[in-house]
This record gives sequence, C-alpha cells and structure tokens, in this order.
Amino acid sequence: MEHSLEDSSPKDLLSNLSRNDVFLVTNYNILQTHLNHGWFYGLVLVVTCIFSLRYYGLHSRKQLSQLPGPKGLPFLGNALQIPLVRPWLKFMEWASIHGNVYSLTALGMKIVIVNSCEDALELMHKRSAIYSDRPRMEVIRKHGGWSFAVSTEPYGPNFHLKRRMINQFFNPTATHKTYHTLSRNALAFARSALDQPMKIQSYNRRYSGANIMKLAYGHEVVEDDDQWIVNADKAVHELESVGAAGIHPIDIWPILSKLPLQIWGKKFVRNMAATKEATREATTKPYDVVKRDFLNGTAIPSMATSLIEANLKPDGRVEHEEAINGSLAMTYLAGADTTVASIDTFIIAMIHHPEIQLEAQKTIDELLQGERLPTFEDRASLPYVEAILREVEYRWKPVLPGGVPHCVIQDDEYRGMSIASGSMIFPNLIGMMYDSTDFLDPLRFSPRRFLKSEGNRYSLREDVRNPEQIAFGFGRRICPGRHFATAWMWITIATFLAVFEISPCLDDKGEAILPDLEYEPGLVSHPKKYKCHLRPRSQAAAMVLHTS
Ligand code: HEM
Repeated sequence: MEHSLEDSSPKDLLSNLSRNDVFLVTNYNILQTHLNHGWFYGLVLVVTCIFSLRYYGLHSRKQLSQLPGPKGLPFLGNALQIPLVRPWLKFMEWASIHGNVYSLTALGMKIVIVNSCEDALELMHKRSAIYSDRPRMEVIRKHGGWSFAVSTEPYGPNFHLKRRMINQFFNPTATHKTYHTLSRNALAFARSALDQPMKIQSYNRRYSGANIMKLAYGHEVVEDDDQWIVNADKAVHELESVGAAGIHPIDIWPILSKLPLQIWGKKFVRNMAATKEATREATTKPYDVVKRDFLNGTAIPSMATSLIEANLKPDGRVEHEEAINGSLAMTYLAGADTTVASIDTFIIAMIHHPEIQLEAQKTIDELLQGERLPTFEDRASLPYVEAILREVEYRWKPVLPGGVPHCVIQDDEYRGMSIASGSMIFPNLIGMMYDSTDFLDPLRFSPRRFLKSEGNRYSLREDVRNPEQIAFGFGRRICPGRHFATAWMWITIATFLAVFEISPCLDDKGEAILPDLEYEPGLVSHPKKYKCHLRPRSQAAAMVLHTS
C-alpha cells in the first residue's frame, strides 16, 4: 500500500491539528468579525480569548494522562533496563504489560514505543507532518562523517532535497526501467550459485550490490571483492561498531560535543576516526570518479550523471554537491545490506520448509510449463510466490526488527495521553509483525495466511494485512527504495524457485545441516553463516537457466 505523505492534502494537515489549534482558529474568526464593530468590543474579546485559551490550555493539559510504561530510576530512567542487544524483544515483552503504546525514559530523554501497526499508522503516517523528524544523531553526523545520509537528516530543507533526489530514481516508474538489469542479475546470481552453492552468501552480496552500483554510479561489478562494494560494506561495519545512533549522551545533550572527544575513551576516539575515514572512502571517492568521467564525457549514464548534469552551473561548479554525493552513497548503504538479508532469509526459509517450496514450484510450473523463466509480467499471476515474499521477506524475519526511530516536533495528544515534543518514537516492527490481531498464530511460518484457494487456484486475501505496509517504515520517512527492493527480491525468489531444488547440505552421517534460525543481533538482522544445496529441478530447468 502506498503512503505518499510527501504530498499530504490540506485536509490531512487540518486533521493533524490538535484540539488546541482548532480552538484557536475558530476564535480567531470570531475575533475578526467583532473587531469590525468597534475597538472596545474587540479589546474585550481579545482579553476574553487570551483568558479562555490559557484556561483551555491548562485545563486540557490537566486532562491528559501520561503514557504507561515500566518504572525507572531517578535521572537514569529506564536506561539500565533497556538491553543493548536486541532491545526490540524487551519492547515486545513490555508491550504485553503496558499496551501497544507506552513510554520509557533514558537520561531524561523521552522514548515512545509503538508496538502495533494501527497505532504506528495513526501516529507516524496520519500525523507525519509532526512525526517525521529524526532523533539528534550528533555523534555519527558530526564525528562519524554521516551527515551526508538522509536517514540522519533532521526534518527540514536538506531532508526534502535529498529525498527528492532519491525519489526521482526509485519511484515506481523509475524502478520499472531497472527491470531489465534486475532480471539479468537474478539470472547471473542463479548461475553463479549453481556453480558454487557454498558461496551463495557472497554471491548474494555481490549481485544485490551490483544492482545499486549500476543504477547509482553506472559502475559494473564484475568480481566478488569489488573495491567500491568492499569500501561501502566497511563504512556500514564501522558505523555498527559505534553502537546505536541517537542514544549517546552527546546525542541527548549536544553541548557535550564541545568537550574533547578523549573524555569518552580511546576506543571511542579510534572508532570515530575509523568511521569517518571509511565513510569518506565509500562516498566521496566513487562520486569523484564519476564526476571526473562525466566532465571527460566518458561516464556511463546513471543517477550520478543525471544529478550532476541537472545541477551543473556555467562556471563548472556542481550545485548541491554534498546532497548529490550523499544521496548516491545512501542508496547503496541503505539498500544493499537490507536486500542481502532478506534474500538470505528466503533461502533459509526454503531449506526449512520444503513443502512450501514444492507448492510454490507447482504454481510456477502450471503457469510457465517449464518453458521459460518467470518475468515481472508474471507477478500478478503468481500469488503463491507473492505470499512467500510477504511472509519471508517482511513478516517472519523483518530486516529491521526495531525499525528506525522518528522524533516528534511538537507536543501531541494520543488517546487522551500526552506525547511530549522531542520524544523519540520507536516503531517496533517485530512487535507489529508478531501481533496476533493482524497475523493469526504469528509464530508459525505460513505464507498460506495471505492466500485463499478455490479448487486448486490460489489468490491473495485482502482481509489480511500486507506486512509490506510496515516493513518499510512510515509517513514521510518511508523507505524510498521500497519499490526497487521489492522488485529485486521478487525476481530473485521467482527465478530460484523456478530452477532450483533448494535443500540443506548433509553432514558425514547423511544428516541435514539446517541453518540456524537465531539471527545475528545487529540493527539489520542477518542470519549466521549457512550452507545450502542447489540442484536444477530438471534437465529442462538447467537448459532454461543456461540459455535464457
Ligand atoms: C528489503 C529491503 C529494505 C527494507 C526492509 C528497508 C526498510 C527501511 C526502513 C524500515 C526504513 C526506515 C523508515 C522510517 O524511518 O520510517 C528505511 C529507510 C531508508 N531506506 Fe530502506 N529498506 C530496504 C531497501 C532499501 C533500498 C533498496 C534503498 C535504496 C534507495 C533504501 C533506501 C532507504 C533510505 C535512503 C532510507 C532513509 C529514509 C529517510 O530517512 O528519509 N532502502 N528503509
């Protein structure tokens, strides 16, 4: 489902006004009418309005209650109760006690946890005019060199500029134009994986990265250890070593950043320097290469060349260069790791659930008769594959289980409770994906939950929430790469299902080595290293794979 809140109508904005705002608008109209009848009445009305507004404000504030939440310690709040590893699991546990919207505090910072999709859409989608800021990320922006990233950008003109740059190349129409590249890479990925299934994880990384490098910089990735990909992965790795963004004391009290960094310890200083350097390698270096080639007339057309051309001034300067450079880098840094994680999850799910794999293959065979590989035109005719996409890629093992925090920029009221301006809002995506009001029996892996069947024909149920509505975030911060990511995942899933029997490797005793279902604890949820066995489903499948 689309949430293009970047173009909210005035009606939407009006509905976002709080009761106080509506009261103020109404009184202002009355005041204007009365002023036409004489200054005295006007004055009386002004005084009355001021008093009534103040009274109303105080009175309504008194009526609002505090959000529930676990009791914390003085000053520290809940800081010591929030686990540093997989905090989203604790957030789910607290939701079962305090409800789906509750608050925490940490060192004076207010945090609101949102654990249900309905509440997240109500707050972060419908009220996105005020819920689209990010928490201050002073540490990684100022000291780690990540100010280029739109994901760390406060809600304001730079955010809009960068979003516009990215949206131009990742909206549905633009994504459509990448289908040819995506189909070609899905095929190349399948052929490489068949040759060396042991290297499936590194091929996944290579081909998922190749799509974005080609689109962003026109850069062809031809080997596993492509330097641009290695540099970008290093930048993400260094960032993760800094820890969760937005919760360092410097983020909470920016005045602390005026103190020498050394007070936070040698390791912190080293991490910051390494992060900054890795970031420079991953952003400015590729941009400079493409800019040089563009000015020489030898660059391959790409997002980079289009943006440089559109912003080139007669004196040779490129306007908005920092934003262009940052937007290009961001597409890889936000888009590669996430799609890699979800494709790994698909392989793992198929190894664990051969019966689902077989059923999906049956529906593909019915449509294609083994004569060709699936194409994007087949998508609507393959509901079972769509259901696997929903269950595997979004719901079962969400790529960003804890979501990405937003920040609210004005005091708000929600269901009679107050949410203070500046609160950090955590959309706990895993809590939403495992919410039994939306997904019955949520612990069970079951693409069938999204399907109904008539005879032997499947179709998608419309009365079950599509988890894609949650997986990519909310409101004006919704992931701009969602159409592209979905297209890449779909074509990869459909291709692999059409040609391979995906099964576990066997140990010396002939026992299946099943991939571990406990994932790594990082912000982006990756599986541990796993092995799989791939075999063409038939001679015909092998032929199709090699001749397509
Ligand atoms: C499976 C793949 C992906 C998933 C699950 C995913 C998910 C998300 C989520 C949950 C957010 C946070 C949204 C929010 O704050 O409410 C986000 C932000 C973002 N994503 Fe993705 N994403 C994926 C792929 C991509 C791709 C391919 C791109 C390439 C353009 C991309 C670019 C971004 C950017 C630039 C942001 C920051 C947006 C902002 O702060 O305004 N993502 N993504």
